[in-house]
Amino acid sequence: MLEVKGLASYSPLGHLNEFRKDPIYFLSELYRNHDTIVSFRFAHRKMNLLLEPDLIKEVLVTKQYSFHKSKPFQEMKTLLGEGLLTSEDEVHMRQRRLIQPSFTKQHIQSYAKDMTLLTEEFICSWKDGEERLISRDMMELTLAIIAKTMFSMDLSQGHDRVGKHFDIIMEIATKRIRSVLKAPLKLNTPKNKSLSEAIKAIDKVLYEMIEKRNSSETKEDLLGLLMQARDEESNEGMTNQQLRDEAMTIFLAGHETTANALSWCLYLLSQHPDKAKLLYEEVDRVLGKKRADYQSMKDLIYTQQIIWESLRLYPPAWLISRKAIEDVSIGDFRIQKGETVMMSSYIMQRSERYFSHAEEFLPERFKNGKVEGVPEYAYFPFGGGPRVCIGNHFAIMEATLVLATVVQHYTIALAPNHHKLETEPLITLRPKDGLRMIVKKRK
Ligand code: HEM
Repeated sequence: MLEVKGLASYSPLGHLNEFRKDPIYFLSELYRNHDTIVSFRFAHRKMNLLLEPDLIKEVLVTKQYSFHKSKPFQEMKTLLGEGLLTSEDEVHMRQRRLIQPSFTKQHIQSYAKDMTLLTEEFICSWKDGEERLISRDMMELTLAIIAKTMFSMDLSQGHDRVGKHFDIIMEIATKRIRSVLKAPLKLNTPKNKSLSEAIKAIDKVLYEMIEKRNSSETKEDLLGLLMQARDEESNEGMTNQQLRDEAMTIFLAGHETTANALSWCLYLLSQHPDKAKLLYEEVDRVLGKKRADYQSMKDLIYTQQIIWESLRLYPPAWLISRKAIEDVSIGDFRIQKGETVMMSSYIMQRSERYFSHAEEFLPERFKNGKVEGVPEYAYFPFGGGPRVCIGNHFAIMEATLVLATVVQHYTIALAPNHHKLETEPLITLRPKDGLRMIVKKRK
């Protein structure tokens, strides 16, 4: 068994400051200069960056029982409680079994209509020729879609009640995850106060939704399914707290990622008019004036290739990490209990080792979500194994229908004098300082 080769550092914080300054640059440089695996330190914590698809597969699939989610997810528990994203072992398995039926390919077909209708409703308020903060628009739209499809909630008027609080939470949570010294949440600092107020505001909406449902007829959405679920042994249902944790998780995991994916898609299209032309041709041919629905998905092939390729260049969940809960070997290497392993889809998916013309936007390279000849786990925008994104089919369908509906009605171009668009790798990969675009009605 081999020791993982480590980077030297004489700072008590190890490489934390370098990582914090520019995480993508830091990890890319490691990838450029090492094969297989390399380690570094965040203060006393040993981090191992996996640089080969086979090793990633071992952590996510074959040896997944030797790992738990790592520190950032523990931090997220303050917000998400014991929801699907943060729970472990039996609790996770039980919740996953319960929630899975709402996300099967068959089940999500029924959401297509609402996805398109909500998009049409949303974009019909856009004025011809105006500049829009598209990154914000996509957040609002995907939040409304999650609310309607999963919880039968109409957020079209009340986005402010929820959306702005999610923004505050994501901003403060990211800062907490990145910092070494942070004030305990119990301390009454201004940041802690804002965080707890934002959580309280969302909790109010979620508990109201649960209470209302307790006293009304059952609905066939995710909330209905969770409320009907009974524990196999005790036959007990989920408590309001458990329902709230799952709802909070789905709200957060299900809107921010897809919104970022759509923003990056629109940005890439604005930079590649030749690809945009092919997209417009496909949408006009397949949809004409008709509304996009589940049936149109099978013909919106180029639209989907654009989404898969955008997810390759700008994967919203750009970094996944795990903590070893026992000593374990990964490939020929020893990982000790307590160490962290990191896997970056952003780094792997831009590698010339696996993708030819890796930095270029070439949607044509994808067929059914795969690129021929590329090893499994060189492309993994949705993770993998038992903790693979539960919303992956939902997200692809949503992104396809939203993108097709937007370009059916508007042309979209980057706003003049736009700042040089850079990535902001927080918990998700956002366009730094937002994405502004000019929207023009198509005649
Ligand atoms: C383009 C959009 C999306 C991307 C790129 C994405 C990516 C991911 C990734 C990489 C993971 C695995 C994280 C890990 O292993 O640590 C994950 C997990 C998860 N995602 Fe997504 N996601 C997207 C959309 C969605 C949607 C639409 C939903 C719900 C409606 C959703 C719900 C979840 C949940 C609940 C988990 C945790 C699953 C578990 O641990 O069992 N995601 N997502």
